[in-house]
Amino acid sequence: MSPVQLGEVLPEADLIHDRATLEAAITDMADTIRADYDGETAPLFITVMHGGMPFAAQLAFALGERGLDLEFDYLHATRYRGNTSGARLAWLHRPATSMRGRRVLLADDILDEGHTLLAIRQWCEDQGAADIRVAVLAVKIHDRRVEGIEADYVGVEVPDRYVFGYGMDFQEQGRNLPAIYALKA
Ligand SMILES: O=P(O)(O)OC[C@H]1O[C@H](OP(=O)(O)OP(=O)(O)O)[C@H](O)[C@@H]1O
Ligand SMILES: Nc1nc2[nH]cnc2c(=O)[nH]1
Repeated sequence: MSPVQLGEVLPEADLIHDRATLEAAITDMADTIRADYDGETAPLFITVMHGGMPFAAQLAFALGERGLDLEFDYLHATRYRGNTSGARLAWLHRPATSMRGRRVLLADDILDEGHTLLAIRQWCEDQGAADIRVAVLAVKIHDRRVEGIEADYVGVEVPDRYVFGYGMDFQEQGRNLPAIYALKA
């Protein structure tokens, strides 16, 4: 069966946060992070692929602009794999840089039920990271979050619906839309 095309769902979708709102939220977040990391050596900045890429890039520039250097690496752990509901977490890539004794800043697009970031955070702890913080562009508002994970830095809140755009996919489409949309309820 051929996948549903983005062009079929986008006209019916609701715009949740436009580009200007998201850019402003990332700028505000950078101010907070910069203050928290004052005087530190460069934290290890881990982009959670794929969805975290646009947000992480923008946050990294905003932090650079504020004088905070970052060492880059990335990981890819996915449990949605193009679907609209989560399954078992699959690790597709782990960072090559040693985390032992490092301050680690994770950048991801969304904290939803939290399974993904909980497992990632746990793995970073197991690698010996000295401090782990989580920055997400969006947090989904519901009461299904697993225990033991929260974001230290949040850009915006999104409703309890499947969202896409700004890194987040609709069936692997729409990640480069510069706004967040929710599928028609
Ligand atoms: O809080 P959770 O319910 O665990 O969901 C959040 C995760 O889901 C998305 O990743 P996805 O599995 O879609 O991988 P992708 O980034 O490659 O699309 C998103 O990037 C988060 O990492
Ligand atoms: N694209 C997308 N990925 C997710 N991962 C967890 N929740 C979501 C969501 O609402 N949209």
